[in-house]
Amino acid sequence: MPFLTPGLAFLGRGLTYFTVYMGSAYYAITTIASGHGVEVPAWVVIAGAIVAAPVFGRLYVFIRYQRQKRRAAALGARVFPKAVGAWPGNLDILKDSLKNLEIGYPGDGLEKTTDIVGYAFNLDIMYSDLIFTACPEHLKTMLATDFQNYVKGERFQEGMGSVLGTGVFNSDGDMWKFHRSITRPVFTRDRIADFDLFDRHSDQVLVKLKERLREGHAIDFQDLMLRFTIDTATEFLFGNCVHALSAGLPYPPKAAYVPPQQQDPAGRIANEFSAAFLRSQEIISVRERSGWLWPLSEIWEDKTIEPMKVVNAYLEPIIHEAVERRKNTLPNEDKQAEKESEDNQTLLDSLMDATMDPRVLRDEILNIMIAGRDTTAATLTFAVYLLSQHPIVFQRLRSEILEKIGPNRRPSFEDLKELKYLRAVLNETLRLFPVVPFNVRESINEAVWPSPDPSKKPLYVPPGTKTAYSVFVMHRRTDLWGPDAEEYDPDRFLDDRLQKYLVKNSFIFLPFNAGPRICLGQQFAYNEMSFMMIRLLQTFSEFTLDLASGPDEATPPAAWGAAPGRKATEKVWPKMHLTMYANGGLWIKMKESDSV
Ligand code: HEM
Repeated sequence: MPFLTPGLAFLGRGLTYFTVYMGSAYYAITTIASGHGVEVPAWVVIAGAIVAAPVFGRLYVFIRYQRQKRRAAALGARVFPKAVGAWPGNLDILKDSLKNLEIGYPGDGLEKTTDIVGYAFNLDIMYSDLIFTACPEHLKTMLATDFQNYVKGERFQEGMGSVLGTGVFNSDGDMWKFHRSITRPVFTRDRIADFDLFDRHSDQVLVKLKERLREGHAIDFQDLMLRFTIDTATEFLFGNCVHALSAGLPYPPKAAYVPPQQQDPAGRIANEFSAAFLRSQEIISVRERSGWLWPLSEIWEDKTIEPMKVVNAYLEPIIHEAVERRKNTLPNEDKQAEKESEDNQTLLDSLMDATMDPRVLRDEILNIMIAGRDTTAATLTFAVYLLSQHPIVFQRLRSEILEKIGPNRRPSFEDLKELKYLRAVLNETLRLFPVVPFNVRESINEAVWPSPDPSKKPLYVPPGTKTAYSVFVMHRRTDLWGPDAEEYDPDRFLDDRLQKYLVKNSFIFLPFNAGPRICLGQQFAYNEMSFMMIRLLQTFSEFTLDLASGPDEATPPAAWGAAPGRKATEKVWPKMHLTMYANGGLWIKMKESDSV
């Protein structure tokens, strides 16, 4: 029923259940009463049934819990400890979680429960099981060893569907296999090691950067990286660059003088797309956080419709051009042969070999845009932020680059293997700021997970249960990474801490996920990020954060200063929707190196 808003559809379903319940209650009560020769007025029956509804609800929850305890015991396990909120249905936990999405630091609120029961528990929101874990042994089970038993699930797909459609991030079973089989061949070693692509776009980045910095302004590095990654990703995957880098870069919102910008229409559309894409991802991530009640916040409208109009208008020409290209190649045999050449096949070409359904094409493009644009851009943003705060690391990394590659030479694929410290810097960034910080699966069948506390019984996962996990929380656990887990120190990926922690248990570090659903773009992303970092550090000898240039929301809330741990000292605001990003951007100045 596409004309129904999510809220009205939800209420419609609720009304149907309620009508069936009332009808059954009415029938049961009047039958029993007349069996005893008693006549009960209709209004009494109806009032009684309404009053009894919450009682039946609680009874159902109680019986379900007892059944889970029995099954757990039969399997030699125990049920998950529950988060205990102050309000019925743990509504206060839900409220805090939504508030934290707006003004909190990632993971805020969870510590109230982790401090008491550890890193695996049942959040039990609105009497619905929601298991949360930040334990490597559970992630290993879900993502790898018992992969078949954990899907994204229908509830997840319903909330995400109006944005992600049935693309690779939002599908299970055959549809997921289809997307994965089409996407994987694009990432051959030869293709991801072709650095011409990175070279052309990073040159453009450096030109833009220098131009703006020479005007004396700070730049929003995150915005620049989003343009860089979308241009490279669209060219690599669709054979059609969207030229986001050609559009004018934003000036600092508080700049005293801003020259009149001659923004071309393509640039304006690219900027509108960025804003709408961000908004649509925010909406679906609020849905995911809100649990099964989310449709109630969208009674009168599907909030994704407006931003998705802008997003779809942006994607339309990419699809159109690809379809036209295909039409022009099909009848001609020579061109057909060319199309079939493996090297020239883009992701869109391969996809169109399998289907010309515009909806499937759109979904794939949109999902891959999130995968290929936001992730790498955010990691580069956090990498540069951290380097700006750690000049010793910056200088050491720069020395490695200048020593192994020199001040101007274009790096090759082979060079990257020599740059061990660069890889450690990227990994340390991905550890502290994994761009997919929270994720979720749903169990198909019941399962038993190892207990994080070996002195206790294993944990029972009921069938059809949402199982959320956070690599963000796991990556900062002191018991897994050592007492300095919250500190930025790339050496932990090189010195004896590597053996002590990571080699012993590789599942403690999962920025790219694991198992059959592991990120397909991992190697492409490392190459792209390494290339960009090398070019940046060849060109610039200093990074300085310039908070005063950014909008107010780029600075973390003052209240964070009183918090324990990293949160208190953070200079940027890591915020999340589906992926993590620097709220308000990363406003920074860079000093050009004398040797350039
Ligand atoms: C730093 C960069 C990146 C990080 C940290 C990252 C991380 C991830 C993670 C955590 C997932 C799993 C999502 C889930 O299961 O819900 C994923 C999936 C995926 N990533 Fe990446 N990614 C990065 C870059 C890229 C790039 C550049 C591309 C492509 C150009 C890409 C393509 C994909 C695809 C296609 C999937 C879906 C895999 C599936 O469900 O089978 N990623 N990525």
